[in-house]
Amino acid sequence: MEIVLNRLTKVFVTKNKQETRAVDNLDIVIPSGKLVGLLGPSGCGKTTTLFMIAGLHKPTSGRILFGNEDVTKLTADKRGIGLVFQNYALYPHMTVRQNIMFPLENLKVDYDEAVARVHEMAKLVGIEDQLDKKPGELSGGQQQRVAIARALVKKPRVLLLDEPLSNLDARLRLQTREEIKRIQRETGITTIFVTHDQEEAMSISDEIVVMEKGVLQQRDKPQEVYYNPENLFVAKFLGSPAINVLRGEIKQNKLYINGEYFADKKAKDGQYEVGMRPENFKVSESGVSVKVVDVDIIGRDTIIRFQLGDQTARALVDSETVESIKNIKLAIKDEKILLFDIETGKVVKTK
Ligand SMILES: Nc1ncnc2c1ncn2[C@@H]1O[C@H](COP(=O)(O)OP(=O)(O)OP(=O)(O)O)[C@@H](O)[C@H]1O
Repeated sequence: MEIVLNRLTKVFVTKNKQETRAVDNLDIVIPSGKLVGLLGPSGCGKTTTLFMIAGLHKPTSGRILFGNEDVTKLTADKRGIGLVFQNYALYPHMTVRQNIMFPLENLKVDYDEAVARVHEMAKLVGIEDQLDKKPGELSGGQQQRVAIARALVKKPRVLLLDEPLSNLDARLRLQTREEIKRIQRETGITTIFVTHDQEEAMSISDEIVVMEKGVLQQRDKPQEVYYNPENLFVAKFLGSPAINVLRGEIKQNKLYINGEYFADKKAKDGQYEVGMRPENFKVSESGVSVKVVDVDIIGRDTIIRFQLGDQTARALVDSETVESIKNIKLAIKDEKILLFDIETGKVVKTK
């Protein structure tokens, strides 16, 4: 089921009348059956957006549509959503079976049907052999699977996940995110996944929505957001190591950094913020000699930190291509160089 957010806005007013515009005029379409990552730094309004979709926060203005139905004024229990939090929120005194079954008791689902559904869900999330344990006897990853099973057992129209992996250690995080992806694919349920972790969002999402200060920055497929960011914020937020952003000048289709020629770039003459991803540099005889600050070999890859006038940048290159760190020449292709407007930070289309 498609979800439409139409000019959705939430302004919090504190007791001393201070206003926080947590979500500002958000216009987004979440396509039916897709997993969409809601991504942005802490405080950008992700959770507030999710809670408005869930019916836990009342929007200040704007509308929320589930398919053709306007749910803006519906209470949470009438929306048909499954919600999973970062802290799992399982009942510690109940068994896994009882935890998963709990939402069905409220719905007065027939007992045999409820037992069958609990088994179906436990199987789906891969914990069918853990049903008689208490949550405290499970690993964090298993507990999060129970929380997902409990959210899905009601057959919701939408699955909402709020930082579901942030309490897990690195290995479990990786494993559980693959599980979530599989479960989402198998059920085909429209899913919104909140995270501040760009790598997590990139790996799990069909589409990413990037937010900053309550405002939508970009919504697109992960690789589009990565390779074709619409502004400097998005460019800097995605990618590790981060994109290099240097002040540069284009003169007659050549890029100069600190007055020195660096690469060819077809664009209008002028000053720009120049974005170059570390992995887009190549060590090449046809490149420009750079002043190396330091070199860090991490197995197959090498990070070269180099100086361009008073600015430093990083290149991530194949270790085998670095013969001598004394004389490194780096090249970057025209289409890999991104130009941003100095005033607005918006990308300048050069094609
Ligand atoms: N109940 C509230 N009352 C007042 N201000 C709030 C309330 N909830 C959130 N805010 C403010 O709204 C803004 C957005 O908060 P929100 O929790 O949506 O951000 P977030 O992107 O989910 O952040 P995080 O990743 O840290 O959870 C923040 O400035 C926050 O301080």
